[in-house]
Amino acid sequence: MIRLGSNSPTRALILKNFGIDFIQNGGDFDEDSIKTTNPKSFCYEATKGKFDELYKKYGVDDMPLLVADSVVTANNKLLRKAKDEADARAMLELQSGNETSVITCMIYKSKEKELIDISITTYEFDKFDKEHMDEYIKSGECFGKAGAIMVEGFCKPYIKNVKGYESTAMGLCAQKLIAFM
Ligand SMILES: Nc1nc2c(ncn2[C@@H]2O[C@H](COP(=O)(O)OP(=O)(O)OP(=O)(O)O)[C@@H](O)[C@H]2O)c(=O)[nH]1
Repeated sequence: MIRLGSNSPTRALILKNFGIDFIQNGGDFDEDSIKTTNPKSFCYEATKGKFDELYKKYGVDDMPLLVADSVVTANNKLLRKAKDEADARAMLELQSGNETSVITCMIYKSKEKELIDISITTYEFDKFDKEHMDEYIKSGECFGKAGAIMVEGFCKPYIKNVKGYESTAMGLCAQKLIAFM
C-alpha cells in the first residue's frame, strides 16, 4: 500500500489500472510560487514542493509516499493547466499540427529507498478538427489537465507519432514506478 500524495483523479486511475494499492491524500502546494518558466525545472520544483509538504505531514513510516507533477511544452513554451476557455483554446491551437511533450516528474520515497524520475513523452499531432476542439473545450474535460490535453481522449485520433509511455503523458510513469518499487 502506498500514499498517493495527489488530488489528481487521473493519477489515481493510473495506479488502479496498474494494480498498485494506494490511499490518496492531496496537498496544497502553491505552484504559482515557482519562478522558473523552464518546463523541466518547473516540473521538478513543483514535485519537490509537493513532496516536502506531504513528507512533513505524513512521513513514510506507515507507507511509502508518491508525488508527481506534469507540465506540457510546445515551441519551448511552458503549458500548465488552462485557467479558462480562452487559455485552453490557445494551448490547444499551439499544439494542433505540432510536436508537444508531456514532462512528468515523480518522487517516490519509502523507508528503504527513494526514486526521483523525470520522464518525457513526445507526440506529433495532426491538426485538431475545429468543431471537435470546440466540443472538447465546451465539455470542460480540458480543465485540470496540463496543456489542456487528454492523450487517451480528445488527442487520440490526432496522434501521428509518439515517443514514450502514455502513463507518463497522463501524469505518472507507472512502468518505471513498478520496476522500482
Ligand atoms: N486524463 C488526463 N490527465 C492528464 C493528461 N495530461 C496531464 N494530465 C493531468 O494533468 C494534471 C497536471 O497537473 P498537476 O499539477 O501535475 O497535478 P494536479 O492535477 O494539480 O494534482 P496534484 O498531484 O495534487 O498536484 C494531473 O492531474 C495529470 O494527471 C492526459 O493526457 N490525460
